Amino acid sequence: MSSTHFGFQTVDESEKASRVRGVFDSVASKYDVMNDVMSGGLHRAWKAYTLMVANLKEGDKALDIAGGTGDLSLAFSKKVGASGQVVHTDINEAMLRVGRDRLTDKGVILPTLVCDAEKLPFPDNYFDLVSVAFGLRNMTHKDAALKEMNRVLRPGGKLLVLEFSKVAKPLEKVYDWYSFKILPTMGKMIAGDAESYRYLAESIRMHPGQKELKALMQQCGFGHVDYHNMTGGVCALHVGIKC
Ligand SMILES: C[S@@+](CC[C@H](N)C(=O)[O-])C[C@H]1O[C@@H](n2cnc3c(N)ncnc32)[C@H](O)[C@@H]1O
Repeated sequence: MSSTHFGFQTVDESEKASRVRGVFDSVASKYDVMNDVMSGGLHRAWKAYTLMVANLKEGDKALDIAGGTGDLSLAFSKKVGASGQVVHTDINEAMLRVGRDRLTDKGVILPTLVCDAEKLPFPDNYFDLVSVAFGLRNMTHKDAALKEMNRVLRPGGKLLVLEFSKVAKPLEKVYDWYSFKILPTMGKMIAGDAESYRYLAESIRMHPGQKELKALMQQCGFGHVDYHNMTGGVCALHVGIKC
């Protein structure tokens, strides 16, 4: 049996998805408020930049993978208009339900689908844009998921991977202190769950850095890959074009 990592722990591959599900079942109802508090609202700027790079037009078809509470789906839907299509997906029902309710409250109704990024239920060459924001890190087989994202994109289509990444050297100490001391405390106070936010900090350290992720995307079939660091590398946006 193969093993993988769940944060700093080594677990059997078959266990990881259910451990990740436990994290997002636990934090779903407080996910949005925690995002604002722990990033000081910065996640909104990272997503706004992602939307700008997406450069969606009326009539485009976009797939939001690991879409969770729906920030990107909502923003995409405003760009593609009534003639376009945005599909809001996630493996976790609790996260999707919060997202779907939020979007409905804003008068936006999208196809919302529970699905695993490693086995996408969509045809080949279909979407103009695929996004995955803060989701890839949690996937057991990142290569399988990236290959699926490549498959469902049309030739010339764009994959956007927004993810925590490797911070610049001068920020490392303060970032570690914030991640391992402050984040779990905030998680405990606001979401009643320190462990899930400890997992967040650990999973970020285990995720490939900017250059490694770029190489992985190239191995998974993306012809042109580039990345843009944000906030000193706390976060990076990788852009992959399907040949
Ligand atoms: C940190 S949340 C990100 C939510 C949203 N994209 C955002 O940026 O706010 C990560 C999401 O990845 C989802 N996820 C984890 N593994 C997945 C998989 N294999 N396929 C699809 N979604 C997955 C989780 O259920 C969770 O909702």
